[in-house]
Amino acid sequence: MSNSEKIKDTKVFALLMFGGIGSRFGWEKPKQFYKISNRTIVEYLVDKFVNLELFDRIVVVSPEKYIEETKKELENFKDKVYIIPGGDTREHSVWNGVSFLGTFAKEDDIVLIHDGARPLVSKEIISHNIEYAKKFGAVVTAINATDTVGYSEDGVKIDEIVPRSKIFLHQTPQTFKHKIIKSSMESEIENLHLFSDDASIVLANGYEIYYVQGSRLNFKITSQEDIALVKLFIENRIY
Ligand SMILES: Nc1ccn([C@@H]2O[C@H](COP(=O)(O)OP(=O)(O)OP(=O)(O)O)[C@@H](O)[C@H]2O)c(=O)n1
Ligand SMILES: C[C@](O)(CO)[C@H](O)COP(=O)(O)O
Repeated sequence: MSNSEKIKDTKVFALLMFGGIGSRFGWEKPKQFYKISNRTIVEYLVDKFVNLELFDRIVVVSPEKYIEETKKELENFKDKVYIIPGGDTREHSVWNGVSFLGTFAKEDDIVLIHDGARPLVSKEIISHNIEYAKKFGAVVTAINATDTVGYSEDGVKIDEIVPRSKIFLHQTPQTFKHKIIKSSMESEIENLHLFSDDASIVLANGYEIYYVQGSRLNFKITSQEDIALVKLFIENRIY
C-alpha cells in the first residue's frame, strides 16, 4: 500500500476525558454535569465532537461511579459514542481508553485525547491535531507563556527568570498514532500516576513530539470562577 493510500485508510478516534471528579470545582457532582445554558458540559462537548464528523469512533471516559448518569446525559448520542470507566488518575483513565481502542485500532490509526474540562476547543485546533499527527506521529496543543516566568526552588525566593519564548503551556488535544501512545504507556504502566499529561509519557519513551498552536480560549475549567467565562463564550458563540 502506498503512503497516501495508508493515510486514506487511517481511522481517527477521539478519547474524551471525563473521568475526574472535579474536587477543585467543589460542587455536589463532577463538574461535567454542571449545566451551562441548559446543557451539561459533557453533552455540549460530545455534541461538538459528533457534529465535526471527523471521527470514526468517539470514546467517553467517565468516573466508574457516574457511568449510568453519563449514559443518561448522552442518551441522544448512544449510537455514536462508547462510554467506559476511568481510573484513579487522569493517566489511568487515558490508559483505559487507549487499551479499549486496542480492540479495533490499527497501529497507525490516530488517537486524539482531549480533556472534557476544555469545552471551548475549536474545530481548527482539532483538525490541525489530526493532520499533524498523521504526518509526525505525536503532537501536542500548546500556547506560549505571555507572562514573565520565574523559577523558585523553595516557592518563596526567586532563583531565576526563565526565557518565556522557550516556555510552552500544554493543553489538549494531545494526539498520537495508536502504536506510539499504547507502547509508551505500556512501558510506564507502573508509573502512570507520576505523569501530568500524555505527551510526558511519550517523550519519556524517546519519541519526538511536535507542537500544534493552541488558544487561550481552550482553557481548562478548574474552579467555579471559570464557569462565567465559558458561559459568556458559549452564549455569544465566541469559540
Ligand atoms: N481520574 C481522572 C482524572 C481526571 N480526568 C480528566 O482529565 C481532565 C483534566 O483533569 P482535571 O481538570 O484535574 O479534572 P478533575 O480530576 O475532575 O478535577 P480535580 O483535579 O479538581 O479533582 C478532566 O477533563 C478530567 O475529567 C480523568 O479522565 N480521570
Ligand atoms: C493534560 C493537561 O490538561 C495538560 O495541561 C493537564 O496536565 C491536566 O492536569 P490536571 O491536574 O489533571 O488538571
